[in-house]
Amino acid sequence: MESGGLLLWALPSALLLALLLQLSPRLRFRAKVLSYCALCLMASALTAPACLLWNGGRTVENMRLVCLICLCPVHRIIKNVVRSFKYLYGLRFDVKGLEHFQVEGPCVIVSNHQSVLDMMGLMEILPDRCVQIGKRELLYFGSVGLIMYLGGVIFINRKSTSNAKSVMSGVGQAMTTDNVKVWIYPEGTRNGNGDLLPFKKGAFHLAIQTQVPVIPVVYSSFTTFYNPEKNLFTSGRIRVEVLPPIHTSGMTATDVTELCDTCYTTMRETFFRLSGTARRVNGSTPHLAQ
Ligand SMILES: CCCCCCCCCCCCCCCC(=O)SCCNC(=O)CCNC(=O)[C@H](O)C(C)(C)COP(=O)(O)OP(=O)(O)OC[C@H]1O[C@@H](n2cnc3c(N)ncnc32)[C@H](O)[C@@H]1OP(=O)(O)O
Ligand SMILES: CCCCCCCC/C=C\CCCCCCCC(=O)OC[C@@H](O)COP(=O)(O)O
Repeated sequence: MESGGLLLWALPSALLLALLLQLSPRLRFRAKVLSYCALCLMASALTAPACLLWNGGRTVENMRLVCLICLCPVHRIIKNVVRSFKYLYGLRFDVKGLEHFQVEGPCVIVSNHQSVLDMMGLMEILPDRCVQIGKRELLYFGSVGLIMYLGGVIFINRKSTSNAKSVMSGVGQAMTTDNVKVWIYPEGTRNGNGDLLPFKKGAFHLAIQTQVPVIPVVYSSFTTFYNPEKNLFTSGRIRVEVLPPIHTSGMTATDVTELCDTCYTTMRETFFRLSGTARRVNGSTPHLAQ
């Protein structure tokens, strides 16, 4: 009798929800983004104990753990869990230039940052022994914050240049002593408007201070399949290019601005080429490439 009553409510509610989702693109968009967030939270909650048990705490090694489920030594838990999300959302990555990651020792990887979906693109190509710089607030995103902490993400306070600078100088020391690569989003925030924001300089200071190469990585624009303003979130193909390393040996603090500008120009041109759009003129909408 009770299960009959439940069915009486559950079935019409499910039908109503399906109808609402069908009728409202905004609701559909929100539901899909929410499902992605829920997936991240759930996957992090399930993965965190494995990271804790296996490596006993915060270490970059958590990014490349032995999989406890299938015992395959090449599997890396966090990386592979996140990489599998793309199948649920119909996303595909065409990657070029992975050989450029084969540098001896540490390096600074810089890439463009369009949305929370970037975590899938990051994990698609993440090299071994690589940590990311993230905003401090991410630490409080429940289990996602925990998994980032365990994975070795370095948290900075973007509102305090002096705090960020002192954290970054600690990172520089760890990079050389522990042979760690660092992934930085030099735009400093997400930007999905079909262009790159001007770059912040932290990544380039770090590369020059530690005399390690900068490796730019560019993801094509998401705007054709993901656009919150248009409530668009469909399947799509993302082109990714790892560009050749830019060496910094012999550079000093006076070269930071030039290095930053060189990376920005190269990455922006690559971004427009990969996205099939032309350079923006005075902020106007990009035109299709010839
Ligand atoms: C299983 C399921 C899992 C689920 C899933 C998990 C996925 C697990 C992956 C997580 C992945 C995380 C992904 C996070 C993604 C973000 O959180 S992105 C946001 C956080 N990241 C960043 O902000 C990095 C980029 N920002 C920077 O580098 C900025 O330069 C800094 C360091 C924050 C400083 O910011 P600022 O003060 O606003 O900016 P800026 O204009 O660059 O600097 C001001 C002055 O200080 C100088 N300066 C800057 N830095 C330095 C320095 N280091 N030394 C000396 N001088 C410096 C500049 O040269 C400038 O001086 P001038 O040249 O103008 O004279
Ligand atoms: C118990 C507390 C529950 C908290 C719930 C939080 C809900 C969100 C949960 C999961 C979302 C998945 C996030 C995956 C990681 C996203 C990293 C990211 O892309 O961060 C944005 C940051 O780069 C720049 O931030 P802004 O563009 O400056 O803003």
